Amino acid sequence: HPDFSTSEALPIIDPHVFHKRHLKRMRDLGAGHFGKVTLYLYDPANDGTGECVAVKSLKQESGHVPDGWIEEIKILKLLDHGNIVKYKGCCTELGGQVMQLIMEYLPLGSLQEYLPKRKVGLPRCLMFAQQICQGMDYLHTKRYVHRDLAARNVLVENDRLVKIGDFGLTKYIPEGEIYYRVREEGASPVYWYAIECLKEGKFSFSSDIWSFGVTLYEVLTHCEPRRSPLYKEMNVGVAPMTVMALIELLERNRRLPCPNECPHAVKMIMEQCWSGDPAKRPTFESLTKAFQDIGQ
Ligand SMILES: C=Cc1cc(F)c(CN2CC[C@](CC#N)(n3cc(C(N)=O)c(NC(=O)OC)n3)[C@H](F)C2)cc1O
Repeated sequence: HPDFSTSEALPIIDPHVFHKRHLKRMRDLGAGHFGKVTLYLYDPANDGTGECVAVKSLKQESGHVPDGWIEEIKILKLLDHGNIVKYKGCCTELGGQVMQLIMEYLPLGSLQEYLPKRKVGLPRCLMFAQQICQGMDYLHTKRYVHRDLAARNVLVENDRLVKIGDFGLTKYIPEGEIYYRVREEGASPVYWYAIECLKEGKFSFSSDIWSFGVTLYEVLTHCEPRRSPLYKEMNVGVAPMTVMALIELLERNRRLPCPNECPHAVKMIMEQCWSGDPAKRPTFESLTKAFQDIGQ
């Protein structure tokens, strides 16, 4: 047993506080509109035995910390679920002017990087889909709308476990309200947006369901351009479809085509997720059960 009789106080180490001087930058993992995510080695012993962490930092033009940023840190801090990336802490500097969000590092990266490289069969694709539903159902029970659910934001822990990895656009929906309304968006992921998001900027639990339908389509096509009109359309060099053209297609009930070897039950799920009427879309709770039944 440690000897507590000594007079000097033992250093109380708060595991959620990371000191900038021990963070050694390795490489960038991704970039968003407002900042980037970088891989760091947190190495307080300065001998390379530290742990890898993923650090999200904002472009600090104005020097003040935007409210939305504090909100994202608060959200990740309170979420605790097996299918959601773990919060590890935050790192402040310049007297709190700069705040960095520190998360666990999943070296296998997102489904968008993982799936094209590995032959993941249909049963495992459906298991990943169910895990995304479980994580999202948990998020919705906390009354958060994700607003950016896509394969690029789902991380792979191992070949049997995925986690929702980024909450950059997540918003709280107060009790009694249904929508989070936005006017102007930055570069929006329009192909993942429900029709009411494109037309009226109305985000809800139901619009996350639409985005899940597109994410499910990505998983079933292994995020491969040659297997997916979605990825062909998004290919670099091809100007993305205008919002008006996309609305036009969606209003004529055009949808992404059913991927090859997609079971009928899964095709039905995708069609329900893409219902023009948000009230007709399933919930993540019902989808979790549906995938359980399919997987039996
Ligand atoms: C400031 C806003 C902002 C900045 C951004 F860069 C992005 C985009 N970013 C999201 C985080 C990301 C994908 C996910 N999920 N990722 C996390 C890990 C991890 N925790 O290990 C990881 N691992 C990895 O790639 O291992 C090889 N990738 C990837 F960085 C893209 C979104 C944003 O809102």
